[in-house]
Amino acid sequence: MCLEETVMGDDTPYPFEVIKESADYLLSGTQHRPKIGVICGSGLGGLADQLDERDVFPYESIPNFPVSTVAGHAGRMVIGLLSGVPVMCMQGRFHAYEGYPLWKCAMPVRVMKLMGVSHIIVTNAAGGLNPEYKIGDIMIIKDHINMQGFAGDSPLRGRNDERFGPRFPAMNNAYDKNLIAMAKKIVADMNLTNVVQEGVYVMLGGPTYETVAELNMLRIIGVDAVGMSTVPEVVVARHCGMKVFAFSLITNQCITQYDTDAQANHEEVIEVANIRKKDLQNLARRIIVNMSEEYQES
Ligand SMILES: O=P(O)(O)O[C@@H]1C[C@H](O)[C@@H](CO)O1
Ligand code: HPA
Repeated sequence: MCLEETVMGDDTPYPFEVIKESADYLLSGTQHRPKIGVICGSGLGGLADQLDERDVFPYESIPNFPVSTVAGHAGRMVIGLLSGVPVMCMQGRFHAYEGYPLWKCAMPVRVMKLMGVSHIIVTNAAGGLNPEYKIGDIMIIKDHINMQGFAGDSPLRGRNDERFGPRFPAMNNAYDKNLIAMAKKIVADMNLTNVVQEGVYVMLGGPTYETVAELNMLRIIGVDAVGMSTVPEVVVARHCGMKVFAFSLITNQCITQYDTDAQANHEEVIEVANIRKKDLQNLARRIIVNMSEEYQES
């Protein structure tokens, strides 16, 4: 194996210099200097279309970037202004089931970091496992269960580069308490309290949806919503010191009984995301404006 394959192979996260090349490319292509990054989940990329004065970078044009392969993930980085606040939005993300190692799924977070991003909003579509959740609810993520971590995989696996963060990052308080409190005030102000929940997210590898037995097990260990993303991005964001706010759109009810012919499916996920997108975009916009006030004060 040649040196390049050793350095750039799927076993090893990209070195600092490779991430910097992607960051420098984006910085040279835009006047904006965002401190807030957004990762848009399945069907939730419409927020990026709302940015003013936007610069759009298809993933295949960005050096060292993976490409999106899933319906509902456009596959472009959009940088611009939202209510006057500079933001960079990933309109589409990378999932482990597409064949990417966890570090590659989360690699854009490091690119954001080297571009100056200090706050990140991570969104996803998820199945509601908490029996009180309804389709269309928004779950503010207060914690996660890192299933891949249990099995010895992590986006931080491999040699640690201290320029990104420490070897052993803490993961309690991964989801910033002040940002959650701020979001709850906005939710109340928008009269959305009855559709907003706060709970625990689990990432599974997918692409299969879960069996009844798996879902019943996950409920017992404290899971409220089930998805196939987000955790690697949050782990990498916390490793490099970003403040994280995350939410799930509950697009389907997890099926925890055997006596039904209903089945989870991606079409329903996209459809529900489509129906709820206006509220989600308004919520994200207001959170972003408040976040920008926070980083200006700090
Ligand atoms: O990118 P997210 O986590 O929003 O996408 C969810 C998980 C799977 O990719 C897909 C399943 O329908 O939606
Ligand atoms: N399970 C896993 N991932 C999902 C689901 C689900 O029910 N809904 C949307 N993404």
